[in-house]
Amino acid sequence: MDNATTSTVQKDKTKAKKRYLKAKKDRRKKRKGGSAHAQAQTRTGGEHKENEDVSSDEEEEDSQPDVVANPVYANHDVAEPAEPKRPKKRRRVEPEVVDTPIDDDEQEKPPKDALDHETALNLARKSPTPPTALPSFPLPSRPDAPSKSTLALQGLDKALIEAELVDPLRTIPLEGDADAVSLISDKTRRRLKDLGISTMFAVQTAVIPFLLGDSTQRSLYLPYNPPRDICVSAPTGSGKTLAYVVPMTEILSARVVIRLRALVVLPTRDLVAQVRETFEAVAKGRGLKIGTATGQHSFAHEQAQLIADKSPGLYNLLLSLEACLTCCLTFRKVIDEADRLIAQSFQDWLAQVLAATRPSMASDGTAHLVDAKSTYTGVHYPDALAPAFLHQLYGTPHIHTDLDEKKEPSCQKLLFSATLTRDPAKIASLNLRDPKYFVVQGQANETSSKEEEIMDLVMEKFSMPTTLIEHMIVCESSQKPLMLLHLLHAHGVRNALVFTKSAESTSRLVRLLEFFESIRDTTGDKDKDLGIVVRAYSSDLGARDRRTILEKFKSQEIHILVCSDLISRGIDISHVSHVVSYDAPLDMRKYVHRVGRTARAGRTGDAWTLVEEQEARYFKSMMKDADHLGAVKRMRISEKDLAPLMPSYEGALDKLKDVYSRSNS
Ligand SMILES: Nc1ncnc2c1ncn2[C@@H]1O[C@H](COP(=O)(O)OP(=O)(O)OP(=O)(O)O)[C@@H](O)[C@H]1O
Repeated sequence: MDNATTSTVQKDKTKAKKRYLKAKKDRRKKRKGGSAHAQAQTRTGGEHKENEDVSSDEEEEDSQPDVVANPVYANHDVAEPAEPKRPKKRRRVEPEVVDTPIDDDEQEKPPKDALDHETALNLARKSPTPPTALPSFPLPSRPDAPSKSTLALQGLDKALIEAELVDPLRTIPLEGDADAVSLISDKTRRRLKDLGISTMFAVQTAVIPFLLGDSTQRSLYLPYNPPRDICVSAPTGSGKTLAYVVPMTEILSARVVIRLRALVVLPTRDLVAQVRETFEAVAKGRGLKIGTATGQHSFAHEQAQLIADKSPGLYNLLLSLEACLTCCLTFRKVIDEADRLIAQSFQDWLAQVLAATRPSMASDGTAHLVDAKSTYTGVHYPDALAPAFLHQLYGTPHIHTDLDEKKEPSCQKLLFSATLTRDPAKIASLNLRDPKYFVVQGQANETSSKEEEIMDLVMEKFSMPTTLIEHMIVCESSQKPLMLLHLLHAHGVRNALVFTKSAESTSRLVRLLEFFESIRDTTGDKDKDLGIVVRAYSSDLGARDRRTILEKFKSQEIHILVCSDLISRGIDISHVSHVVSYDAPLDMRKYVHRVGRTARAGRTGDAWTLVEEQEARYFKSMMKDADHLGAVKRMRISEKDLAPLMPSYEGALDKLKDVYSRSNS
């Protein structure tokens, strides 16, 4: 830019600036003329403040000559950069002005505060006195954080939260008049007494009155008010079997017509036999017919045995169910060892059984109903709109309503387990109706709340029999047989179950123990109570052999039963004093059921777990997760303890090697 151009621009700038300042001064004069008086009335110092602002405006404008000198602004005679300052000034003078939005063309309008003097005065009088200070906000307060258990309980099934907790030490004498026993008929009470039962155990005191208590629970023929289902969690050996056998016997023996009225589903054949025995003992002389279906005979044979009355539901049931079951006489269904059975998807048995207990629905949404001639017809479900009135209408053709339907009983489900599943999906698969939970659980400590107890169940911290003493022995893998021999001999054990991880290791261990015993016999170093009789009990054996062996063990002809987990659930042999986990269980449920074969019905019992060194960390963490590590004490066995057994043991090992090398060659 040359000098001449520069001076012309500067001149223009100066002119524009002058014009702008003059226009601004005029505006200010006008404003002052209209509002000065009102300002003087409302507050002092406003004028001074305003002056300050103005001067600051001016300073600002001076400090921005480029903007002010911009020809665009100069042509419009408007000082745009100064505009945003206006609301600030007005807020202090007139609240009404402050609230007014500023238009783009405000410069053309007469300013609001340029009202005549009288109006301004009136406005000032009406204006509320401005507050001296803004009201202070309440300080933010933080509510107490919810407790850990409250958080953990969130989202849980309501039925679980409302569970009834039962003290495991509660017992009620059979002769008393408490609800738990007064609802049981004299006949059944006499029978129980004959069986040596004089008190009701904790789980029985809770479940029996619930099932026998009111007519709703007893009757399944109340389609609009069916009984509630129940889920029972109680420790091993706490008497869950009688908790359902007694009420079922009471309810079913009142029925005159014999037909399949209840179904008990169990996971193994041995358990089917055991539960059948309990039913037969309790229901003796009551006319109850008890059938079993264990898949041992042909389907037709088992079907013929079970059914006199051929209802469609039964066909479905037998067709589908190859898992073992005990069927006794309408659909009151008991699932014992519920968690295992639910987890087992064998032949989709659960869906099949559930379907068999409901009227079947055709794919078009019609229900197959039975008409008077016992033929099956696909009829649309009536809408059930006051059907009683339809029949009273004179001359109306017959309309099929739900009054014409065959009255189907509802199905009540009773679930029992020492390790009841908390898996919501699995529980949901059972279609439970308004389930009532009973939890028999030892209190962790006296101060533990109901929430904490429920949490224990939810977190699978299963309750153990209070009479159980637990130990673990950490050792090298190769030393396990020797450790077992030491335990058996040093403690004079005669009634024990020894659990291994497979049928194969069961038979190998039995061989070794047998060789050991025979060598001890011949070397003459046996002490007088020796002569341990050991047998294997695993899936390698046929059903008949297993039954014989079990009988011999019960009669103590066999001292030690080396077994796979086949026998770990439900089997009730009262004299089992020791349970040895020769191979440590890999999950807590398995541990609970194994050790639960001893310390039953209030008796004492010992559980020993041999833990290989490399497994020790896992085993301990499993116990810790179940909040049970403190209950399992460590037992140490020294080399010195083992030394006397060594000669016989080495001889037994040699014999075993011989046998296996011969069978492999
Ligand atoms: N009220 C009672 N009085 C005396 N003994 C009882 C009583 N109730 C049950 N028993 C006995 O207690 C033992 C254990 O009962 P049961 O087999 O029903 O236990 P459980 O809770 O089903 O155990 P598990 O979970 O291991 O199957 C059985 O021998 C049974 O006869």
